[in-house]
Amino acid sequence: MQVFKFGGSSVGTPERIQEIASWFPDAVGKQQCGGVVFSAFQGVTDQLISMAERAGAGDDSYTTDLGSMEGRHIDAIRKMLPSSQQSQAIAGVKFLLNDLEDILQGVYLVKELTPRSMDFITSFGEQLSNYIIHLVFRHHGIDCDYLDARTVIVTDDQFGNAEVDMDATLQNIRNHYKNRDNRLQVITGFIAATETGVTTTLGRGGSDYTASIFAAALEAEELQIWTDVDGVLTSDPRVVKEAFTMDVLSYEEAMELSHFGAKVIHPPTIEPAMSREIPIRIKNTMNPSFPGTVIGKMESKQEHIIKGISSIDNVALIRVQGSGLVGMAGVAQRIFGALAAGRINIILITQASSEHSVCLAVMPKDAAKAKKLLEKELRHELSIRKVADIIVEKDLSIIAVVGENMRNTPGIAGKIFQALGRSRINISAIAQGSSELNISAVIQQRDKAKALRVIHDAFFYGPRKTANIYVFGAGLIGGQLLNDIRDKQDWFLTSRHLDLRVNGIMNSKKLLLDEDGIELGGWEKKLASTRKQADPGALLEFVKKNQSPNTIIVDATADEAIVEWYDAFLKQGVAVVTPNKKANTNDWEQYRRLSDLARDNDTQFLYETNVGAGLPFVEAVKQRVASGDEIHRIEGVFSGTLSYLFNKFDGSKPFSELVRVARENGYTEPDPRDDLNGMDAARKLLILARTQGKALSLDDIEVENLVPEELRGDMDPDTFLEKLKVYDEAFEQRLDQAKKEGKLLRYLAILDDGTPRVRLEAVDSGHPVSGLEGSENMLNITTDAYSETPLVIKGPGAGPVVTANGVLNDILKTIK
Ligand SMILES: NC(=O)C1=CN([C@@H]2O[C@H](COP(=O)(O)OP(=O)(O)OC[C@H]3O[C@@H](n4cnc5c(N)ncnc54)[C@H](O)[C@@H]3O)[C@@H](O)[C@H]2O)C=CC1
Ligand SMILES: N[C@@H](CC=O)C(=O)O
Ligand code: NA
Repeated sequence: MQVFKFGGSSVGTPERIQEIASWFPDAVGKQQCGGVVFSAFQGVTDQLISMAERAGAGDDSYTTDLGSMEGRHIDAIRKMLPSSQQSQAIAGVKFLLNDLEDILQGVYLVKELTPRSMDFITSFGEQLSNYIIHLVFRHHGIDCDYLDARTVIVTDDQFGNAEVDMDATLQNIRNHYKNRDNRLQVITGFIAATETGVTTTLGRGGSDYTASIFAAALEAEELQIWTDVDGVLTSDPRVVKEAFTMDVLSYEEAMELSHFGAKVIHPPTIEPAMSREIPIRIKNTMNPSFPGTVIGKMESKQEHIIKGISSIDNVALIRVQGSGLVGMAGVAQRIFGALAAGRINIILITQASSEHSVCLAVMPKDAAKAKKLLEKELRHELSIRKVADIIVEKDLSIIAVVGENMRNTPGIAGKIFQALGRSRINISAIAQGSSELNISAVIQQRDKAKALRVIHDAFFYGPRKTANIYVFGAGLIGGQLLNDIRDKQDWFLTSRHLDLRVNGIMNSKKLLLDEDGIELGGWEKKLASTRKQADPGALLEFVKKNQSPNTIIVDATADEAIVEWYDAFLKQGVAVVTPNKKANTNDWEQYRRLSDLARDNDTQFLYETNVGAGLPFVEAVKQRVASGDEIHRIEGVFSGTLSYLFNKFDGSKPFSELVRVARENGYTEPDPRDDLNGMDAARKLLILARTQGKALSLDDIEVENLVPEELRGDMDPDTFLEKLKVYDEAFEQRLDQAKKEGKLLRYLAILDDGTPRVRLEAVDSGHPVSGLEGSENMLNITTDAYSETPLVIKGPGAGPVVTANGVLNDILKTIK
């Protein structure tokens, strides 16, 4: 035998009710259903309460609602029953509504709403809904009776929250079923009556209680509570996207989760079923085939150690502290006594074993009162400073991790606090019930969503990885990288289970280090205000002391001096990721050594952004080599700056002006002459040649230098740009010449059988590089496999966004 209960949301519209009637027999299946309890139609109970209150206040607007209530129920009948059955059903509804009208009018006339009248008035919601639904069920061929629960559930006369006389009630229900051959009863939830037949109601969660009482009386095999969610979720799905339905929970776990905000069940209402060990299944009316969550007696072996993470918001913490508390017997009793006398509910209590402070969590509305009460109670101790302070902290949340298996599993608390600590969430207080069913932590409310996510993640998804990153050079690329990490840290943590931390930032002046990871919001200010001077050696020592399996240094400078430190880091097993081309363009031995050191120390040296910024140029060459595909020719545009300059240079703007814009856009090297002199493109061609295994050096490359001879000496970039204006005309002449030939100017890099070369060429409009736009780079590789047409990669090849993204990709590749 089973008992079902459908809440108001399940019977919100006639369409829903008809759906339930159509699949109800399937949901019951082979078992028998003894009773199905319905709440009032959605919103009706609230409307009845409001009507009652208005009538009691002498406001006759309740009559309008009476009309609309009649309309809604009659409309439901018209939609769900055939015309032949409608008039009888409507008559039944009108009969009930007449009674309702009478009582409301009585209340209106005497202008007094007693709790007793309120119960009577609200009882009509369930009477109406169940009367109609039982007719609909019959119309769908389901054999059933309408059962007004007031004829069987006996209570005292505490109106609004009556207490059930369980023995009498269970006996009444059993007698009732005996007389009806255990036929299905459609039962009014929420309502009951006193011994003398006066209507009462069962308070919050009343319909669940009705269903639980029936399940107990019938010794049901299962009680099914149908609602609008798939069951009990592991956390609030609006906050934790990965939250999922827990298939089994113990009664205690369900109650604990309910207490902490997951409104699963209202604890007192499940008592009748729980004390008889009747499993309670939570099911979704909108998704009837989903198995839902079963709440029952705990099986010894469970898949999950914890069952859910819930929270209570808007909590205040009251801290009573002072040396006088130590060893002072009876002080706890006085604290709790004072708060109890003030009817203040305490949500959580902790006391450190030093006995130096007692901590209490209360709702914020109670905080001021609680503080006053405690100040009064402890005024003597306060006056002689035995109690130093009573402090109230607000805007807190309590996170509760619930699961019976925690009791037998060591390390759970550690895991929770590690998850919070790694996310830099500060804990104000901790409590664990002695049942070890629940571990609670009080945190800042603003950290709540993050806390729920990281704890959920720690328990329901395997162990996460941590990357510890150190960035040299916080300029355009380094700065963008730091901002990207800052913005994506949360996403990586929750979606990729990767804790990306930056533990060090060094620019040319300062060094900022933090073994727990720098909070990246406002990193610029922190770097500027740190007292440590820039010092790669100090950074290396720090890394050695704090090294983790995934430690990575990023060199986002263009400095030779940093390159000298790569060896030491690689020998330490630290990965090196760099957009800086210097290391790869010194002598061949150095290039080889870096790759060898990485290999020998089980780490990586990655430099994808050296060529084509984030575009996978280096990767493409590595792949050709790895697969034994011989490369015959590499041709392309490898300078974002030069690409931009010649794509835009059509005579409408002076050449020097375009150089200024390229620099503003972040395409150029720190000194734009490193682009214009062709050295940047030459370095890139060299790096691709070396990646291919060719032991070339920069001297082997023929380079066309576009920097006028007179401007090649020592000068800062601004001066250079100013002086370059003088040469605008010369550049225009070159452009005009190309135009005359119907050609376009492009700065090409070529590696073939001839001399490797980078130079400005006038190409036909059909040339592959002719269609480049903006800062786009292009790589064409002709190989054995790609012989007829080359392998082509093209896209933006300079600028902070794509470069920092490429650096981040390299960082991710190093993570083990
Ligand atoms: N801008 C771009 O589109 C691309 C740049 N790159 C490379 O990225 C690197 C950085 O370029 P940007 O960020 O554009 O230059 P940038 O000039 O904006 O930044 C470099 C930063 O490094 C700092 N620095 C210099 N020497 C240092 C030292 N010894 N220790 C610590 N910091 C030091 C400077 O103070 C500056 O803030 C360069 O090697 C460049 O070739 C690579 C691909 C694309
Ligand atoms: N200055 C370089 C930036 C990328 O390496 C370029 O212009 O391509
Ligand atoms: Na690249």
